[in-house]
Amino acid sequence: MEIPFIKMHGLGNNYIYIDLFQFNIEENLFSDLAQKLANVNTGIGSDGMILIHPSEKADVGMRIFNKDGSEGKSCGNGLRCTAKYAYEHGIVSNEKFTIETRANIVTAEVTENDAEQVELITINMGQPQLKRVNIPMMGSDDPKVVAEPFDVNGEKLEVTAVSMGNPHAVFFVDAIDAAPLYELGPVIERDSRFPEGVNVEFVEVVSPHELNFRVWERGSGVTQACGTGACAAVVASTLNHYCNQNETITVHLAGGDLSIKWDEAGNVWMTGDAQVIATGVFQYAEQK
Ligand SMILES: N[C@@H](CCC[C@H](N)C(=O)O)C(=O)O
Repeated sequence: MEIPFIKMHGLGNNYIYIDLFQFNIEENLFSDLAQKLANVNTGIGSDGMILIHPSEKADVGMRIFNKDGSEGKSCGNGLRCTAKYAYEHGIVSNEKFTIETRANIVTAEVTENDAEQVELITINMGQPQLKRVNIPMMGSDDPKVVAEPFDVNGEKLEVTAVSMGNPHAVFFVDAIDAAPLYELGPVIERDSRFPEGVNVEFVEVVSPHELNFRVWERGSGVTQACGTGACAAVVASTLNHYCNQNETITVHLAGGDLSIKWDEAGNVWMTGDAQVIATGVFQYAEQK
């Protein structure tokens, strides 16, 4: 099967996008296709696959599949790329529109440069879920998980857990370059206290308005950036009194910066860019 694709990235977090307004693929192939596209040796190479599809509930729909073929319910960098694509390809005509994910419906707003290309995208990601049961995370009676002792591999850490539609475990460190990303990321991702797995973030607080951030993503490993993770980091930093609600925080990710605000109404706003890398046709050998 020949599948038209576009590869895009948000701060280096790169996915192969397929426009299901133009091309139909059977649902039972999604997981296999994502793994084959993402393979850097025999496919194109990416952090996963994103499907842009018609939606009955919003102006456009988005589904995200990680490198290992598992489905995530949301993707912040993917939402900005989807918004850019939807606007530049005439799927939507207003600068403000809605996108359905498996977790919720978010609002996107694009701003254009002089060449009429989308330069920045702001997404209202909605409200974080803080109850243990909604993350989901097993454990004590305390419904919220804020600086909770978390022993792993003989290390005594403290975790703050946040769902931005997908689960995040945030750990504060003194120096981001010394964060045990490769050592503990894969272990915590599959820790049995997180029954659906978890995205693992290490955060260094630089100031009340600046965070350094690194991520080990569920299903994809280390990536250059994670939009939902950056939102979770700001929420976790606020819950731990390192930052203040309703203020804009700059999050420095490996691939660049995002501006994040958790507003008084409880919504998390994310602003950043999105870039096209390549377009082409993938020769897909279906799994028999
Ligand atoms: N890179 C993403 C998140 C992708 C999904 C995640 N790995 C999961 O399984 O929840 C982002 O930018 O938010």
